[in-house]
Amino acid sequence: MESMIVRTERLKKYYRLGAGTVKALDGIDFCVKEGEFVAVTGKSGSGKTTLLQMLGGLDRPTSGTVHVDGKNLAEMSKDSLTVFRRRKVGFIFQNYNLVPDLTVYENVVFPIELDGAYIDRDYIERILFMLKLQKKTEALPHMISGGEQQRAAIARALATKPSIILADEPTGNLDTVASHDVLGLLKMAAEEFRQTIVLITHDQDIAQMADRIVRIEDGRIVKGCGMDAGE
Ligand SMILES: Nc1ncnc2c1ncn2[C@@H]1O[C@H](COP(=O)(O)OP(=O)(O)OP(=O)(O)O)[C@@H](O)[C@H]1O
Repeated sequence: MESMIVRTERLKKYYRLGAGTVKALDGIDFCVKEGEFVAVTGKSGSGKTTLLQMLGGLDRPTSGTVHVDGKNLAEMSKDSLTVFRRRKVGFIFQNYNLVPDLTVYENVVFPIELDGAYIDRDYIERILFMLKLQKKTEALPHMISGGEQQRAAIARALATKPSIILADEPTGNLDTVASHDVLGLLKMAAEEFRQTIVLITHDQDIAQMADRIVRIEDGRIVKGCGMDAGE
């Protein structure tokens, strides 16, 4: 169990909706080994985004535990969770979320500056080169393609050297060729820097690029995982 960077036990997240309850996660035992690339698939509303939010400390569970990189997120204060997210987790979303007035380079180093940390320029340049963005560093987001914007968002997610990358439908706005390109580069960068990836996708072709596929239905894992994962 020691090499598990992510581990949830009996994780539940219930939302109150009117008089009823939505069981978004209903007892999830999920684990990811360090350096592993796991794809989470499932129908709309099955609980994928909720799971990612729990892993990234963006929301708290109703019950159960979430351990990431040796830390029990449930025991962390709000402030510690903020620092944890900034330093340990790289988020990538479908809509890129780049700051429109900042150049690609400024967007990429933004989380490091937010943290008041040292900018390792060699490392940033390597990431930009790997993601084929070295000629676009001075461009504003609206001047570059969707695929390039997503690659910039990936570079930004990698910039703080996080232990884990959490990606929610990162290729949802891209065509098939661009999706494979972006995912291939993300995979290569993560392997190079030994980062773990948990990626949500509807796309079975994209899921096939992962080391392991986990399927969620109605807040429960129905395929591909358990506490014996990866053994
Ligand atoms: N804040 C909330 N309040 C009430 N219900 C919620 C809330 N957030 C999510 N849900 C519900 O929880 C369930 C799981 O939602 P979630 O967003 O995790 O699904 P998903 O698998 O990511 O879906 P999609 O593929 O459409 O993004 C859904 O029924 C959703 O409507």
